[in-house]
Amino acid sequence: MSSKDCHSNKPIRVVITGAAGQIAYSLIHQIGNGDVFGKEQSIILHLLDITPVMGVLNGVVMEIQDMSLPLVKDVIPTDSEEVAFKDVDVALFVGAMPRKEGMERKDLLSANVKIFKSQGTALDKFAKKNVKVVVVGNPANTNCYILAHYAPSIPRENFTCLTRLDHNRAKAQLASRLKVSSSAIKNVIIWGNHSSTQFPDVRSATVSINGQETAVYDAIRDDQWLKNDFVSTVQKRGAAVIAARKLSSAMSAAKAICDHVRDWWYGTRENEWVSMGIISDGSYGIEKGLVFSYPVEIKNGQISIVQDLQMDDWAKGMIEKTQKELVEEKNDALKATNSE
Ligand SMILES: NC(=O)c1ccc[n+]([C@@H]2O[C@H](COP(=O)([O-])OP(=O)(O)OC[C@H]3O[C@@H](n4cnc5c(N)ncnc54)[C@H](O)[C@@H]3O)[C@@H](O)[C@H]2O)c1
Ligand SMILES: O=C(O)C[C@H](O)C(=O)O
Repeated sequence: MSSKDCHSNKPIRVVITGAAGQIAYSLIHQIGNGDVFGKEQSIILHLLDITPVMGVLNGVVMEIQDMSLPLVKDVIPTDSEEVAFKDVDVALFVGAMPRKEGMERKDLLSANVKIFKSQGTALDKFAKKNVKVVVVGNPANTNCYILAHYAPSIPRENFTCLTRLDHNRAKAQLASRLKVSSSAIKNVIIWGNHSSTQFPDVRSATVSINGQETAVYDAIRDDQWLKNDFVSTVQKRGAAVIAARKLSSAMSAAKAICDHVRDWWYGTRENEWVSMGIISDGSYGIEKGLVFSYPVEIKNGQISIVQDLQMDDWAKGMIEKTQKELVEEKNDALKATNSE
């Protein structure tokens, strides 16, 4: 979509899958309110869920009406993939089974991969060819891989998965340690899988204190904390929320989806990058084609990987570990889809 189309007042079609679920319940208001595509951009919402929850979805539609949001021109609730994906500009793949306490996200693979095979095929057939795709349902990277695999006519650079929640979690941990606002922290990186092998990397991160920009490493001066407690807190934050809530994170996930899509729509700030799972072009020695979280900058809707960042052996080992897990997940997922 050209930047002119982006900001015209012709409604854009946004599909949310899993629309009767808990993330969607936090997400829909922010999208309909103009917090993502701007206060001038009208929207037609396509809401997909499965047949047994159409009654619940109907209740969500009533609430959307009752919010009386001027930007929402129409709402299309459906259990049909054709109706859901028809001519959409943006596709937010939230619908999938969430994990329960004690599970790893990859334990969801066999159940969720089937959904993404079917929806990838439908996306390929019915969506606009320039549709922007964000996969949220877990295991997010591998589901995105399967979705893209079954939607070959859509450009590879239009597929992304959500690691912005991990990025936001990393910023929040650093901000809390340094007693600053999280907006003072920039250029943290989440490398790899949205899983407990992800590598939250602060080597290039900076903090602005009294107008002065300092490396986070120099401001914190605690290598042990940065390499151990900080990394494992971010890696395990999703599990900690599940243990506390008995449900997976939803409010923070919805906020992260909005951050991800807004930055894609409007571009990232000068000299600032964000983390996104994208289809690897081989950068940093990662297997080409894997959906891997990288530091990215975005201009005019084009996502580019931040290049030439230096890494020590510890960082290289962390990246290798998360890549290995993604290769295994990808092979298991392909096996699961082929054996159907
Ligand atoms: N990537 C991330 O950072 C991140 C963060 C939080 C949650 N998640 C994942 O997002 C997903 C959704 O989480 P939630 O809390 O909203 O779960 P939820 O169970 O509340 O909602 C999921 C919804 O998806 C629907 N669904 C199931 N199969 C579907 C299909 N084939 N088509 C359309 N809809 C379908 C369900 O009926 C349900 O309404 C989970 O997989 C969760 O693990 C990812
Ligand atoms: O951890 C989960 O399973 C849910 C989500 O991916 C999260 O990171 O909170």
